[in-house]
Amino acid sequence: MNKINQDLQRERNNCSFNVQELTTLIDGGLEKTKERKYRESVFLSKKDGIFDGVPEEYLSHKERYENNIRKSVYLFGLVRKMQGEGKTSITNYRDLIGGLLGSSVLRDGSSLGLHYIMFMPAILNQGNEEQQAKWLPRAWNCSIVGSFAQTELGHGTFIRGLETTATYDASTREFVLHSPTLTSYKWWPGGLGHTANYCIVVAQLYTKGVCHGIHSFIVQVRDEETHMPLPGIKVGEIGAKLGLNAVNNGFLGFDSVRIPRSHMLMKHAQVLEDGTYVKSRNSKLNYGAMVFVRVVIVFDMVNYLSKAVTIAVRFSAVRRQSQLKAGQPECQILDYVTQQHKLFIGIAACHALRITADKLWNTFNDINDELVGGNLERLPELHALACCLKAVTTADAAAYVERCRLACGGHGYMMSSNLPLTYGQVTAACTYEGENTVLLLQTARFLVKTYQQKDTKKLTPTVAYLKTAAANGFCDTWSNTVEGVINGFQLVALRKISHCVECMTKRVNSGMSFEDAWNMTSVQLVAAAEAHCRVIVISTFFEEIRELAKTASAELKEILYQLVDLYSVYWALEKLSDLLLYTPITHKDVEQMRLWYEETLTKIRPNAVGLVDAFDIRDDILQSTLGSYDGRVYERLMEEAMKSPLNAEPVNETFHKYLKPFMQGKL
Ligand SMILES: CCCCCCCCCCCCCC(=O)SCCNC(=O)CCNC(=O)[C@H](O)C(C)(C)COP(=O)(O)OP(=O)(O)OC[C@H]1O[C@@H](n2cnc3c(N)ncnc32)[C@H](O)[C@@H]1OP(=O)(O)O
Ligand SMILES: Cc1cc2nc3c(=O)[nH]c(=O)nc-3n(C[C@H](O)[C@H](O)[C@H](O)COP(=O)(O)OP(=O)(O)OC[C@H]3O[C@@H](n4cnc5c(N)ncnc54)[C@H](O)[C@@H]3O)c2cc1C
Repeated sequence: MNKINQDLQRERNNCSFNVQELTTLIDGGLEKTKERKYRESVFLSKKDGIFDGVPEEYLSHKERYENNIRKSVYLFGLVRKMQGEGKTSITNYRDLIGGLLGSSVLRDGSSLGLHYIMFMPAILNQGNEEQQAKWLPRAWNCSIVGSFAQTELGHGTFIRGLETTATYDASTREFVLHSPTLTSYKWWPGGLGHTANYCIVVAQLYTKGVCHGIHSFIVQVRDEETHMPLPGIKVGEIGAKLGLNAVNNGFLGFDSVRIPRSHMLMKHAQVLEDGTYVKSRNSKLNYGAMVFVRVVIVFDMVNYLSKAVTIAVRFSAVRRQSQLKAGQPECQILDYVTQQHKLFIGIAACHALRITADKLWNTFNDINDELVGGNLERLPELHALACCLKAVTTADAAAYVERCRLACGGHGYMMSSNLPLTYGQVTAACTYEGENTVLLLQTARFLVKTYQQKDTKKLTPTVAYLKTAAANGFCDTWSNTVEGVINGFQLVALRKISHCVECMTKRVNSGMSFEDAWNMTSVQLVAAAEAHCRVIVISTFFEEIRELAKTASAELKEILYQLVDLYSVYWALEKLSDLLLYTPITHKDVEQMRLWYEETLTKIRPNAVGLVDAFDIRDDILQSTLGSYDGRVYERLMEEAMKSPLNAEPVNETFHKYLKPFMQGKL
């Protein structure tokens, strides 16, 4: 074990609470901590298998893919072994695939990820029993590898506009898949380029000359033995991207490719042998896999963010720069309140978002059970909730990760800090699985409908506040407390929604179509959906911490409440203009709120390192020169620099070839 940096050690000595107690709370109990550590030890035991001598960033695009396949096969081989031993519950599985592998070990993603995250969930969600029995065992043990091909060159968001066709031919009992235009080529599916041999294809279903909208089909794209593309299939990789460069996102076109009738996923809608179409109970049931992934993404973002704040906080404790007071030694940059402002919200957000994600996960499972039983009543609520939480979590995580990077100054710009790659992973999530603005507009649609029905219908739990906040006397004086902030945000969300409805009504009454009125009002609608989401996150965080605090030690309880305070007051200050517009907050309240914020930062400061230590992220998962447990920042930066292939020789050949002749005026 390396010697621990003295500043870091002092921070740890001064921490006021038991770090292990918080780790256990984060994991959800001692048993869970043990399970996590067991998973990590299994996956990280054979280091030679997954860590590189030369850092991945020095490899070519092709080498990077090949290296990732090598590592993925090793890691997913371990997953398969665990499945065999029955050591993977659905939650374990989520933490394993998304958390440990997705956001931790495989820093640049994996081209096998989609197989687990979308291919199998889509079959589970949309395949009937027979289809599940046929495909899932092969998929589980990876004897086939799948992708999820929905997005096309021309359409990602508007899936009703997809152009790929699947036309039923009753004479052969087959579907004919075809890409009629360039824009109908599938574009983006993870692992589709050179890894997957099967994929779920989303296409417009035609039978008996009628289009029935988009449906999902299992399509073999490559030969199982030779891996060559099958006849009529044009498949390849889409090229280099901002991040996730190992994911092997692909393109795919069909030239009248025939697949058996049984390859249409038929849990919800069916095509009978004679071509008769049997409708689903609700066409949106086909979108179930997307809802599942949106929920998983929220957890994933918390993992990325926990890594980023761990790196930036430890670095800020080690880094000394400038003097706070003349004549004194240079101070730890963590002592600057501006630095605390950059970083502590990220720590608080990890807790707030993880707790909200847990709740969303439970809601997803409850509502899914109801769906299986034929009750579709809460599907719109689940969709609205998953949309806004996915959008707000990914956007916040991307902003906080970038703040962490900036908070590390120049060193944060180094690939070896792992902050650039982390940002690349997180910002992608703002777009994939539903572009964030579009998702917030989906939530807004639900909120507007709910608002219009609030006096005639019983409201579901997540929107019940739209009624209570509308009552006379609600929040008629401001209170600088967490409850006060929650009430304030409820009022903001309610008033924003009601204002949107008023604006749209006026516009429609003055002759505008509803669609144009919606579009004209959409900036406000997005803001209303975000405000609703803030209500959900802050109130869930507060309520759950109140519960958790009941069994926590006094020291931990104190720090948990500080985090809730910080999260609430930070967001209240961020959204001050809304509060000033829609609540009775006064100038004086705002001044006091600023003091409250600054005092909370000061209270958290001595425990900052303890708080990130409690995330308990191993060095070999952090993979950062700046964030390791021992704080050997400068030594590691130098050690990593020495791994640059350019440093393998003292003089590069280009000196003699180009530079010298150029310097001597000969070129
Ligand atoms: C090791 C590796 C680990 C990897 C870790 C993880 C990495 C993850 C990797 C991930 C890689 C990324 C992988 C990928 O990226 S896969 C591709 C993902 N693509 C998308 O997410 C596309 C986004 N677009 C859509 O979802 C839909 O088209 C939207 C929603 C925009 C509109 O749709 P549409 O135009 O059809 O509908 P409408 O607007 O007419 O609305 C009609 C009604 O339907 C309701 N409605 C709509 N949707 C749903 C729903 N879902 N459940 C229940 N209800 C729903 C809606 O509220 C409305 O209700 P009402 O108002 O009429 O009552
Ligand atoms: C890293 C990555 C991995 C991906 N993996 C997969 C995969 O495995 N499988 C797959 O099928 N797809 C995948 N995708 C595709 C992804 O799901 C789409 O990119 C995403 O749904 C957004 O669609 P789009 O690209 O068409 O954006 P667009 O919809 O064209 O968005 C462009 C702009 O238009 C705006 N806009 C569009 N529609 C509206 C509207 N109705 N109202 C207001 N504004 C609107 C958006 O807000 C945005 O600002 C992946 C994408 C990325 C980046």
